[in-house]
Amino acid sequence: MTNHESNVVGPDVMLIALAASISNTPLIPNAAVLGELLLHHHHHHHDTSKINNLIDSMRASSPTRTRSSSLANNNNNNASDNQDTINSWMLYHPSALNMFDQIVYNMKGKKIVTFLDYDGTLSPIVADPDKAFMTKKMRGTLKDIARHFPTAIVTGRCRDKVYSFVKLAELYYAGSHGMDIKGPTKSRNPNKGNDKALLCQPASKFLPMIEEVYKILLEKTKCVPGAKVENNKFCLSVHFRCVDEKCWAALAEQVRLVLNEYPKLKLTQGRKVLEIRPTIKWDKGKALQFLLESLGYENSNDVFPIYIGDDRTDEDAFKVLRNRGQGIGILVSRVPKDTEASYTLKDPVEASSKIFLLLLLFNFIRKYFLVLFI
Ligand SMILES: O=P(O)(O)OC[C@H]1O[C@H](O[C@H]2O[C@H](CO)[C@@H](O)[C@H](O)[C@H]2O)[C@H](O)[C@@H](O)[C@@H]1O
Repeated sequence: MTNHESNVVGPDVMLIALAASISNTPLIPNAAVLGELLLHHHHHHHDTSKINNLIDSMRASSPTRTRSSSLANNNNNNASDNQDTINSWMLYHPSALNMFDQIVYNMKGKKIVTFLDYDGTLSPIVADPDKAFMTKKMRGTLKDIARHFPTAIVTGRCRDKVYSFVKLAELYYAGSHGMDIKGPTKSRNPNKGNDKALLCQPASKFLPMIEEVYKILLEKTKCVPGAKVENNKFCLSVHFRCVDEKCWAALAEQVRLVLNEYPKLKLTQGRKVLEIRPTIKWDKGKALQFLLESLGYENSNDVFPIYIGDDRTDEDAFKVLRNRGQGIGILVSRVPKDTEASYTLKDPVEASSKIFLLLLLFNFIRKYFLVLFI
């Protein structure tokens, strides 16, 4: 609890005690009623501080705001401070493209497995979540990659929805922030078996609750122009990209109030989106671990997982790779962010397709010039 919160709680507690001590006095409400009123007052304060924290976090997680405000400033000092910050961040998280030699060196002799987030990584961020299409070029590159390495899409989206964008049956899909994992429905390699039977849904008992909250949120957010609630099956997204900043507080309040009634659900945040999910200990990192185990790499030193993502939720996966001391995490971002990823890429689509091409080249060299690598 923060000092701020404890300041709020203190006086309320004292007043409740006072109410109890005067309960026998006529002409004033009894202690139970007074206590109830004060508790309501306390909850209201508590809610207000929770909502304020949420609004602050919605503002802070808006990189375009940071960029545009620093540009609007048009102040040379600020611009050079900004550049210094970017440079020192890049020192710790260099571009994956510039570090390609080192990455290839570390991959030497290992089995590559690729994990890719969808929005902001394979497709550019757009205003309408239903129109976040992937380019044909990206689909072609993904297809090539999947031919050579096991490849998984790990996303906050509903698994079926992301499949309708990617349309490649030879991939693994981990939807709902990894809470809905399914193996390929088409073999990557006709000579090998596949993981058709693979299915993992650790949050299935939350399905009715998520459905219920989805309906409530649809209703409650109607009054906020531009707000959009997306049903991602085992989790929900409340989008505020198209909501005027003046209405963010109203939206945050609606969402917070609904969630107060559902303590088994938690609220996290992505890019201009509030994400509601079950409080189970499962995330994109757990999904990555599960998939590596399913592929037989549980205790293997032979594997080199590559995870590319742009969002806060991808940090759980970057952390797993760091802890395993295996493979690499690549963050797609143009602005400095706190990250566990080792490398960065600036551009969602083009840069990632470049790194894929380099991977393919690496695979080609490994196949035909094996001597150089082993
Ligand atoms: O894990 P991800 O694949 O990155 O999914 C996270 C959220 O992605 C989608 O929202 C984001 O992309 C939208 C389309 O570009 C954009 O309009 C929105 O502002 C972004 O937050 C998806 O719609 C959400 O459900 C996911 O939670």
